[in-house]
Amino acid sequence: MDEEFTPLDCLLSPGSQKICLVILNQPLEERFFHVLWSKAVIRACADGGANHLYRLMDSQQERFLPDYISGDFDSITPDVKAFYSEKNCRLIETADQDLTDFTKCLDIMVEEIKKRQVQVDTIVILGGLAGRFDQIMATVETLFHAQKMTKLPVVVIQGSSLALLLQEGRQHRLSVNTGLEGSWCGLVPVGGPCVTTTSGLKWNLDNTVLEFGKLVSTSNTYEDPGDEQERKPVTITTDRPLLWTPNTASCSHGPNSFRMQQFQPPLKREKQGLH
Ligand SMILES: Cc1ncc(C[n+]2csc(CCOP(=O)(O)OP(=O)(O)O)c2C)c(N)n1
Ligand SMILES: O=c1ccn([C@@H]2O[C@H](COP(=O)(O)O)[C@@H](O)[C@H]2O)c(=O)[nH]1
Repeated sequence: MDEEFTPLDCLLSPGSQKICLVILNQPLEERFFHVLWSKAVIRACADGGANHLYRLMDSQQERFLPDYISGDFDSITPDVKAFYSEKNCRLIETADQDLTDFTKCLDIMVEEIKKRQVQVDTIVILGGLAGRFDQIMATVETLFHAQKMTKLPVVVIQGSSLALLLQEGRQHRLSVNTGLEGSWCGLVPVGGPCVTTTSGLKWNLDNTVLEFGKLVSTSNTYEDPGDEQERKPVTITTDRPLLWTPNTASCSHGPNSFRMQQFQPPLKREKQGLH
């Protein structure tokens, strides 16, 4: 049995994983941003991702400078590009039009991790799971490239969705009791049929073939969906890469809920009298 991995640990403050962060060209939400940014040892934007970082930071852009911005630069606006260039952020032009800016940005990130010899547990991607459907599919395709680039897990997060491509040929043991997991999860055989065995789910699989047009495990849930802190790990064995997609709990408990306080940046917390 392989080591246990907690996909949502990256969203915990402090959590136990060391992460690197890539921001894609999708609306950035404050909800998870500050926890991820403050933990990340290397931070990058793929092209128009820089526009979203700039916009979210409002008047505090100087405090949130990415290590590099890469892409074909058809989306970053001239003023945003000029701002980060003046602040000495590296701008790396990757003109290749056969690979997405995400794939190229991830490739640079993997090289950067090696070059700096930093210890990293997870590469976290913000964006990529909403907006244009061709881009969503491209996000999933990048996860296949990622498996050739690095052994590190690449976790994509946007809104209440998360995507992690599980490698073939080993048993995965996923911890799902951070309290941030929502109720739902799915196993999607994105690259072709997957012979799959699971435990810890309501609808488990026993050497079952998952395949488009045959059976795909969506709207699945955990064995004991009620008690989120007590959930047993989910184990998954697959003979081909298989997409694990749990949803994250929404923050629908109001602005003063424990969860919302955890994710608010310090300034907002102070304004609200929260400590
Ligand atoms: C068969 C094929 N189809 C489509 C393309 C075009 N293409 C694939 S990846 C890519 C770059 C996309 O860049 P990205 O910045 O990630 O997305 P954008 O928002 O610019 O569409 C392009 C143009 C191609 N090179 N080959
Ligand atoms: O609708 C979209 C558009 C883009 N992305 C992701 O962001 C990067 C960078 O995009 P640019 O348009 O080049 O700025 C792109 O490679 C996609 O991964 C997206 O997810 N959805």
